[in-house]
Amino acid sequence: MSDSLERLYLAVLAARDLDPATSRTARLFQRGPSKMAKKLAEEAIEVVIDAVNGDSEAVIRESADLLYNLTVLWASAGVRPEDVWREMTRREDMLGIAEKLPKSRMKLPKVASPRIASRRPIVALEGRAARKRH
Ligand SMILES: N=c1c2ncn([C@@H]3O[C@H](COP(=O)(O)OP(=O)(O)OP(=O)(O)O)[C@@H](O)[C@H]3O)c2ncn1[C@@H]1O[C@H](COP(=O)(O)O)[C@@H](O)[C@H]1O
Repeated sequence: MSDSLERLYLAVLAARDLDPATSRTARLFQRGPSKMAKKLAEEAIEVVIDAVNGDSEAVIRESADLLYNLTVLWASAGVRPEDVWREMTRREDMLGIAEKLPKSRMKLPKVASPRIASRRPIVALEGRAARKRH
C-alpha cells in the first residue's frame, strides 16, 4: 500500500504545476490548504456514511478518494509519505515495548522526547495487555 501512496504522492507533486483547468490537483493547489482540508473532510465523511450503510464497494471507492485528498494535503503541508511511515514505525516500536514489559506494573522509562512525556502513559496493568492508543 505504501508503494501506491508513494507513487500517488509523486504524481500529485508532478501535477501541482499543471493547468488548473484540466488538472484537479493543480486546481486544489491553486485554491489552497483550506479547500484541500474541506475536500479531505468531505471524503472522510463519505467513507463513514458508506461504512455505516454496509456498502463496502463504496467504502473502497471513497477510501481511494480520501487517500488522494490526504496525499494532496501532505504535499501542500510539506509532509512526505516516509515521514508518516517513520512515525507509524515509532508507535509500533513503542507498542511492542509495552507488550514485552513484565506483567508487574510498568515503570515508565525515562523518556528523552518531551513529546512522549506529554502523551498519556501506556500502562501495562497486571494481567492486561496495553490498551491500543487512539
Ligand atoms: N488519484 C487521483 C484521484 N482520486 C480521486 N480523484 C478525484 O477526486 C474526485 C473525488 O472527489 P469528489 O467525489 O468530491 O469529486 P466530485 O464530486 O467529482 O467533484 P468535486 O465536488 O470534488 O469538485 C474524483 O472525481 C476524482 O476526480 C483523483 N484525481 C486525481 N488522482 C491522481 O492524481 C494525479 C494527478 O491527476 P490530475 O489531478 O487529474 O492532474 C494522477 O495520478 C491521478 O490519477
